[in-house]
Amino acid sequence: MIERLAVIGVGLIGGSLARALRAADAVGEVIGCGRSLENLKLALELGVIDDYVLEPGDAVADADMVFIAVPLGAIAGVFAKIKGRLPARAVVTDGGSVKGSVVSDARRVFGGNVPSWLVPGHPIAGTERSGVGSSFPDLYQNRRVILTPVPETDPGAVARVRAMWEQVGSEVTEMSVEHHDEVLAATSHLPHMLAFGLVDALARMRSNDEIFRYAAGGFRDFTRIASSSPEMWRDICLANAEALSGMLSRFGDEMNELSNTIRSADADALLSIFERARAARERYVDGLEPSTGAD
Ligand SMILES: NC(=O)C1=CN([C@@H]2O[C@H](COP(=O)(O)OP(=O)(O)OC[C@H]3O[C@@H](n4cnc5c(N)ncnc54)[C@H](O)[C@@H]3O)[C@@H](O)[C@H]2O)C=CC1
Ligand SMILES: O=C(O)C(=O)Cc1ccc(O)cc1
Repeated sequence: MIERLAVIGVGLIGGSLARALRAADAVGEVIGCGRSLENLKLALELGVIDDYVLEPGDAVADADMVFIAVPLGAIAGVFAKIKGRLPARAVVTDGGSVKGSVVSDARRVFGGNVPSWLVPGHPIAGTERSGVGSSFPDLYQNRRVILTPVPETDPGAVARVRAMWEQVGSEVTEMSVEHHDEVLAATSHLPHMLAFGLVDALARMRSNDEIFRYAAGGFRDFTRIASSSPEMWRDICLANAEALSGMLSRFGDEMNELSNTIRSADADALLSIFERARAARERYVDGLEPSTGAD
């Protein structure tokens, strides 16, 4: 049982965790903190939080669990503001989509070592929507959460964060920071780049949106994630630049190869690419338990 949870960034991810812990009766009091007063008032009205403060240092002052769910570019600033304000019993975790940047921000702000009470984490669950109004209590049910403890991390802190996610129905796995960022570059960050890139390229090919009038369901399915928050995705790209640019260049090679295969009318080669891809997707869909939700 968490007595007092501080959520820094009460949006889709932070708001959904607060709602889920409340629904599971696993939290006493929830204090919200953010940069938008309007959003915090909405969170209070919706019953997602019990109270709010505007300063992260004040939010964590009496908390036993702190969840940071702000865009990655804002994490270092939050660390700086909570520095020296945490009670001894508090554990801090985050929901950022890239873990290397969170760990290096922590090393920078806290003077070399990652504090033992910080457990870097990432729920592999979300939607293309933002803000507390889009949060919902079931978001983490049957979804994976990855924790990436570093050598300095206190195993007791990891256990408390693991227990929190399990209480909201998630399956928790642990991996290294580097492995997390490589894997997520491939399975999440690259697909988002393809969706943003496709919609942007098509939009720029025509001065009006005439081209979208003739798009079928596949286009809508494929591009849903291009409605995601531009600010959040800017920060993810900057934070995972190396792994993501590597993935994009490998994908570019694949597209060039496909283009050559089409140009040379190699029917057998096309069939074998599509058969291989369809079989891989079927294996993925069959194994979706727990999943990221999107099928
Ligand atoms: N949206 C998604 O599907 C997923 C997002 N994430 C990660 O979770 C984090 C939060 O994302 P969302 O909840 O989707 O975003 P969101 O936009 O819904 O919520 C972010 C909240 O942080 C607040 N905020 C921004 N800068 C701040 C600052 N400097 N200090 C305090 N509060 C600040 C905003 O006012 C907003 O309420 C990001 O790091 C993202 O990478 C992780 C998994 C899925
Ligand atoms: O909307 C979707 O399908 C997503 O993939 C959401 C998402 C976005 C960012 C993450 O780090 C994890 C999940």
